[in-house]
Amino acid sequence: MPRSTEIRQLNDHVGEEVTLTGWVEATRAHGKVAFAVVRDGTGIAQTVFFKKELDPEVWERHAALTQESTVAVTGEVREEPRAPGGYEIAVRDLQVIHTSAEYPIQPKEHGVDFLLDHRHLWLRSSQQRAGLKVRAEISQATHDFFYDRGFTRIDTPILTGAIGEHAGTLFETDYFGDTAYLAQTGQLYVEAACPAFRKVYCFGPTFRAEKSKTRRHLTEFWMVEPEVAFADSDDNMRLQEDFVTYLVERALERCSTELEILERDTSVLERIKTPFPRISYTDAVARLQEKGSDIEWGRDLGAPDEVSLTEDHDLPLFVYNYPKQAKAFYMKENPDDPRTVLCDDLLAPEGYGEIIGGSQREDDLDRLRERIAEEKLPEEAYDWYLDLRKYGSFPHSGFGLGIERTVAWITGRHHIREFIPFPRLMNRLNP
Ligand SMILES: NC(=O)C[C@H]([NH3+])C(=O)NS(=O)(=O)OC[C@H]1O[C@@H](n2cnc3c(N)ncnc32)[C@H](O)[C@@H]1O
Ligand SMILES: [Mg+2]
Repeated sequence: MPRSTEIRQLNDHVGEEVTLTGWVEATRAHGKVAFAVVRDGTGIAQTVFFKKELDPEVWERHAALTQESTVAVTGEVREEPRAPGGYEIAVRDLQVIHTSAEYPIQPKEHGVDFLLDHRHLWLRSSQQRAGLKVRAEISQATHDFFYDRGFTRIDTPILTGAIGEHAGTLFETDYFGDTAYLAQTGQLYVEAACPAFRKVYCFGPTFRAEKSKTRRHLTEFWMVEPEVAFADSDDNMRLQEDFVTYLVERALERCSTELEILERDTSVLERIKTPFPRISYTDAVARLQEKGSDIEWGRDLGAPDEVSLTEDHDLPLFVYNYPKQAKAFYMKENPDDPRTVLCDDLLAPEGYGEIIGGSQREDDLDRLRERIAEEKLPEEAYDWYLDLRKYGSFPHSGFGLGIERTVAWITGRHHIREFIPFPRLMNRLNP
């Protein structure tokens, strides 16, 4: 293969002859001048062909180019303010590596099911590339945030025998004649890591067999789950707002090009500063009722409730201390109101709703055992988890941030399926 220069580095090679290798996005010709837009995975570049300067066969090769053909284009880098990135290549040679078959995704409107059926190709389009670059940056920022603050990364199991969240949304699989579940959360395992490392986090795929077709639900999504020993619910909310603010700042700092391609109004993001407003669940219900909702105390908040609560806010909103019956077994009872638990959801503004669920954990052995029994969970599957309350129990809290929901909010896009490379939905398992 010829040594090629990456498009992202063209500004270092003005006046030099370089070779680009990549895919043809579009071609056009006007008389004796022709163009090809080439994508190499690090950017796009305009290449220009001057008929009078080229071997006739090079000119002919250009004329035969099809969308997504792979090429090696050699020529001089010239500054051209009208070209993408401000540079173009004045072509001397064009080698065709592969002539693409007729490409199904044409520069026109396609339905979302067609695009999802062709997700393995749709990835190549500029807005999908931009969205996944933001996801990649947010993922890297996540590791940087926790590493810089002394957290230890713990890789928690995907195959498990313990029900982490809701018994009704498990994916089961046969495990040598036994039953295993795809992890709904890494939480129980990062709790076990706290006495070893004090503050830890896991970051990986989690699975929910939720029969939800909303724009906020995937059956496989990536979640970041920090856990901190000797931190209470208030500490937990402070860590959440520091983390979310860090992610937003990182996107603004390093993804400006991508946010522009996604047509994001970044002024909204520039206003995201701590502290975030907080409202108790009880006060939230009262506010919703004032707004005309028929919600009754005790019911979990649905998406419309979350939208209604956040429509008056530019900042993410904490709703804290939900009713015990609306939340998971592991959450610590609120000593000031035993009907509620010490937890929070963080609701993103602009109608995006819940991006984080977090709580302080029940650290009393007998109380946790009672909650497992009340939820009719198989106690034997939690023997090891109960051990954490037998051998040096400790107050601790943590949370789960959904990456796809967070990136959808940061980019201002509608559906979270665009922010995972190959989305898994209720009715989609391929490609
Ligand atoms: N370590 C913890 O305390 C986390 C805790 N065990 C947990 O899983 N909480 S959560 O169910 O609210 O999910 C947390 C977040 O995970 C995201 N989430 C949760 N479910 C989904 C689905 N189905 N699709 C996409 N994203 C989802 C969403 O942002 C939620 O706020
Ligand atoms: Mg939740």
